[in-house]
Amino acid sequence: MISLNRSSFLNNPSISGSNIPSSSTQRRPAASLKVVASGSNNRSGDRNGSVLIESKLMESPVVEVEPKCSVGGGVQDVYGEDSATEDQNVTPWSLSVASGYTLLRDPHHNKGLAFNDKERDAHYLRGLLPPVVVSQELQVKKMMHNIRQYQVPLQRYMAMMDLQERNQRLFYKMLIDHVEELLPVVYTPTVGEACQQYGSIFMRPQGLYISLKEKGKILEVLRNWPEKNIQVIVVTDGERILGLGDLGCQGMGIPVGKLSLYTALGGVRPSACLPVTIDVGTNNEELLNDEFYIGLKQKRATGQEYTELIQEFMTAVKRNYGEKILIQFEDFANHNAFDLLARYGTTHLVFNDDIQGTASVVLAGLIAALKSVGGSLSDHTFLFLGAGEAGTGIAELIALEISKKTNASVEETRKKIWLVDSKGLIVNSRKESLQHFKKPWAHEHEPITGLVDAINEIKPTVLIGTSGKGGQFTKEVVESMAAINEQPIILALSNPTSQSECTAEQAYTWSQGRAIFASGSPFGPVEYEGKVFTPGQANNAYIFPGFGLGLIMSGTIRVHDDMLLAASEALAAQVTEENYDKGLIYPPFSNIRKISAHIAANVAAKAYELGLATRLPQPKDLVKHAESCMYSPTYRGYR
Ligand SMILES: NC(=O)C1=CN([C@@H]2O[C@H](COP(=O)(O)OP(=O)(O)OC[C@H]3O[C@@H](n4cnc5c(N)ncnc54)[C@H](OP(=O)(O)O)[C@@H]3O)[C@@H](O)[C@H]2O)C=CC1
Ligand SMILES: CC(=O)C(=O)O
Ligand SMILES: [Mg+2]
Repeated sequence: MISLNRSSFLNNPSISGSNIPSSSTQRRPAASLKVVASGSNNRSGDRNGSVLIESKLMESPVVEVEPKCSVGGGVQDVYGEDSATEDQNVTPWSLSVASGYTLLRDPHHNKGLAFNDKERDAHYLRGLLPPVVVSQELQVKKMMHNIRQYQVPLQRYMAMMDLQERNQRLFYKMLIDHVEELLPVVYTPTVGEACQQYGSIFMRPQGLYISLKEKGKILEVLRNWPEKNIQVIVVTDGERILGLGDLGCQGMGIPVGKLSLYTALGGVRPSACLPVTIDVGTNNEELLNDEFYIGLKQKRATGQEYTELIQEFMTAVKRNYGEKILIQFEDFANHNAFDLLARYGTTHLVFNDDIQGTASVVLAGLIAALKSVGGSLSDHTFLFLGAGEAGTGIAELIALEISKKTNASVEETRKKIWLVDSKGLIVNSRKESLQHFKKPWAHEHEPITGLVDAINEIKPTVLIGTSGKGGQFTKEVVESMAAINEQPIILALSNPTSQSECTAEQAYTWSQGRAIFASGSPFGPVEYEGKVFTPGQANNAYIFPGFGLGLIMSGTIRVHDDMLLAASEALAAQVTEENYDKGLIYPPFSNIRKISAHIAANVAAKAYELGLATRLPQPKDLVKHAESCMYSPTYRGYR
């Protein structure tokens, strides 16, 4: 069997065989020449791109190519490179003697040593693998052993990315089976470091890059992606990557990481996920001066140029994938994020993870925390450090929830929520100069600049850090919270770990073990005066995978705030007595698939109730339906 691998045919419009170079005329058995191609030549809708082209070749009994002249040593080679003169371009053929070789290099189908003997015979793998046949479970065990040998987190990240590129099912099986251990590797905090180092660690491109160079051609670019049935896109423009600022094109690590969670945590199949980075330049001088930087070396495009590129992208996405494609905006800077959400919220199925996903996860944690601290949400007073996407997004959802529960207007319920930005407490006297998303939070009060002063004045029961600046919850801050609350709720949401407003140890120690604490990036258990405290992780990763699954499985066409509330309720309901006893306000990630199914079911139920779901009839048991929709990474047997 002869197999020409997929790279061979990229950009080669003549695929019928007449253009295939060879050193000699070749006769082949009609059923044995397999050509695998992808990219712009294949519009068949087949995922691996082979079927259409293969069948075309099958129609032609013989592939005949005349040898031409040879250059560079006179060796006639099957790839045709030597038969071209030096000034002629060559097609990057890759020819191998067994289809099995291609199979082993196809991450979607590769099973490595888990191919059984029958499959090895049927798929021309004999001799390409050592003789042992192992189970997927043993492969997971071995890979976990290997990963644990790396002491440096970035090496673990690279090993996982390498696995994802080699054997997708094994990657997801590992991630699902060892989610608590591997989440910090493929996601925060390590993904932050990976983005910072992306230029140096970059080996193979992941995801789709759409830069200003692609203006006018975005639809074509989308069609270059080998998968056709995309259901969810996570897109960033790299301007606010975690709390690390503008990382430009290197932000690609974020959509890639988020989408691997869509699959592992939410069960959306990997081939339906498309990571996208929009590259409009970067204002990060270090990157602009870095010879290894992979993005456009220019200052960020703004204004009309930026808006037009995004508009073209949004139009192309809907045209290519239809009305029900979910577009998740991720890590845009706030001066674009709110506008994009408002602009496309009525025309597309869009969701901003930083504004909406974070709001939903925090509200869930607060609802759960009420079990320990007592009272209802409306009895509490909230103070935020950071008034951007995450801060105002959370604040708005809390206000909405209280409004729904108390029948008070949102304008009224906002009054117990206070925000501090880099200039101090947001108060009426600053209103004129505030960005639009901060204005609703400008309450009547004297200006206050220091956080401790704000705490002593406002007397919050809940303190939430969304500043993107590490170490802002100082000893004095935590002690002030502990002085006015028996059980202060302290959430340090900023990512990655280096940007966390305080550590778990600091929160527990400085509050003498009384704080209810959770953080955006994970911290290990802390022992304080003989008691072990397990901090929870308040991260939107709890929400977006299940939320997205709920939208997809119900064919929902628009996101509604009530769906965010539904997701919060579902998540809060998953916190058990055992979790509460440990001081947790979130269930452990080890149960995340079950949690995601409940979130998906609640979100879908709300979508049906609001008339926004299009998959009819509504399944009777939405939780079971969600579970049955989930992708399983277990290997499939091959005929
Ligand atoms: N745990 C989770 O699930 C999530 C965590 N995050 C994290 O939250 C952080 C913020 O994200 P996001 O809201 O999108 O970012 P934004 O840039 O939109 O907002 C940051 C806010 O913090 C304020 N700020 C910055 N420095 C200080 C300071 N020293 N004191 C007081 N306020 C300050 C800014 O003030 P000003 O407006 O004056 O500049 C701004 O209001 C990031 O680290 C991100 O990783 C985000 C989403 C989800
Ligand atoms: C978690 C997340 O989305 C962020 O830190 O931006
Ligand atoms: Mg984010």
